[in-house]
Amino acid sequence: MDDRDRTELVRQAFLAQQQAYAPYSEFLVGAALLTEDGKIYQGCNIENAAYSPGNCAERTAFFKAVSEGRRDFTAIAIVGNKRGEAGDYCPPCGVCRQVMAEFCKADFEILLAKDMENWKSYTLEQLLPERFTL
Ligand SMILES: O=c1ccn([C@H]2C[C@H](O)[C@@H](CO)O2)c(=O)[nH]1
Ligand SMILES: [Zn+2]
Repeated sequence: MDDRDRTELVRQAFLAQQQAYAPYSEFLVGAALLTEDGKIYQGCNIENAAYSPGNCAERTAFFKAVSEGRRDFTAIAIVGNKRGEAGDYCPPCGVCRQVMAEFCKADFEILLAKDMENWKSYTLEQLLPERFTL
């Protein structure tokens, strides 16, 4: 993946963030998940008055894609910030890392962006070494 692809994936994550439903935490997250053939699945966090039914942006994107038959993922871009505040890097939570481990190889790319110009890139191996699998 080149930097033009990364720019587009980050842009899609910011678009996804606009749909975030987070009235309780006010923390707005967007994700954009890329498949091998270039299709992008967006996801946002979706909270709930009962709290525990809430879902992260990353898993929203994964579950949308998997439920439509996709399992061939190459990269995900993630953005997040408190409503009204500047963005900072938003690393995926442990549960989302485990979901990535279910469907992705060690070199799956995880892009964390705080704005359109500043991002950091990790592999799944870096963010979840010694992964549990069956
Ligand atoms: O990587 C993360 C971390 C948190 N959240 C969501 C869950 C909750 O709605 C809010 C605050 O934790 O942010 C995500 O979507 N992804
Ligand atoms: Zn998560």
